[in-house]
Amino acid sequence: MMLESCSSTNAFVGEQFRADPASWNTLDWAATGDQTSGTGRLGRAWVAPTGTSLALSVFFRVDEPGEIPSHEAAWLSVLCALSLTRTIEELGAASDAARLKWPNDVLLNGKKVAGILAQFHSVLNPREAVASGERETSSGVVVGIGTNISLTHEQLPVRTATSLALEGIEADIDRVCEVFLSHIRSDFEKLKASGYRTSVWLRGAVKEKLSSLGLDVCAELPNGRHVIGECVDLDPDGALIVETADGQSHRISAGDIVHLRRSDGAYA
Ligand SMILES: Nc1ncnc2c1ncn2[C@@H]1O[C@H](COP(=O)(O)OP(=O)(O)OP(=O)(O)O)[C@@H](O)[C@H]1O
Ligand SMILES: O=C(O)CCCC[C@@H]1SC[C@@H]2NC(=O)N[C@@H]21
Repeated sequence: MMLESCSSTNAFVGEQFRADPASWNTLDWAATGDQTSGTGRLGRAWVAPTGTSLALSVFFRVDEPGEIPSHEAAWLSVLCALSLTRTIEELGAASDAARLKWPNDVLLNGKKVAGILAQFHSVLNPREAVASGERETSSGVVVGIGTNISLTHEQLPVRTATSLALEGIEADIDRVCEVFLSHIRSDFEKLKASGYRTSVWLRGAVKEKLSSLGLDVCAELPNGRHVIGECVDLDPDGALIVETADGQSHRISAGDIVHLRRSDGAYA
């Protein structure tokens, strides 16, 4: 559903799911062009003036028959990022102008055009429902995507960000939403048809769009450590493999990363 205004579409969907878990199905969504208190990764704020960006949250049920298992759920934000790159291409970007910046951003011409935040929810079902055969808990993942649509340089919070308009792509909020939803529906369907085996096509499709593969990167970890080396692969669990100069391979999982940059400081 498209909302007039909302504090955070991720919080909205999460709250609605927690209040009535049975009423939320995979690929249900909420969006707005006026998000007043958006959140980003690691508790950062996500900001955009009214009417300049699309805040969209898509819901996925997990761990139920026919639904994605929770051990594969980390791929959902990558799947949405992939669908967004396809969306941006359909809206007119040159092929390969839109790239995935692991683990959760989409870059357009090397600048951040969208950020993605996935949140996991698990709720206990009412006792009466469990007595009549319902599962004890219902779980789901909310993937929130903030896409900068018409922000100007002055409106963008950082110089490393951009908007579709600044890159020459004219599309309104409803159109971006509609095109994205059609891509995520078909991309999710492919993942589902593969039995949620991400190795069948998703990992390969993501690797093709990944901005950091083959680059020298600097990964900042929560303990302040830095891993500096060449980004050589995306492993079957979706972690990045960085090879340091001493020939050692380091596995960096999405939950661990504070910043991932190129060794020269630019976006990787
Ligand atoms: N509309 C927006 N577009 C881009 N970034 C935004 C926007 N609103 C808030 N931000 C925030 O601005 C900051 C961008 O900073 P920066 O690019 O340094 O970090 P990042 O996107 O987390 O990338 P990295 O993890 O590589 O540092 C992030 O905290 C991001 O969440
Ligand atoms: O780059 C990041 O740190 C992730 C930003 C995620 C922002 C989106 S906008 C829609 C959804 N609602 C939120 O409050 N956050 C996400």
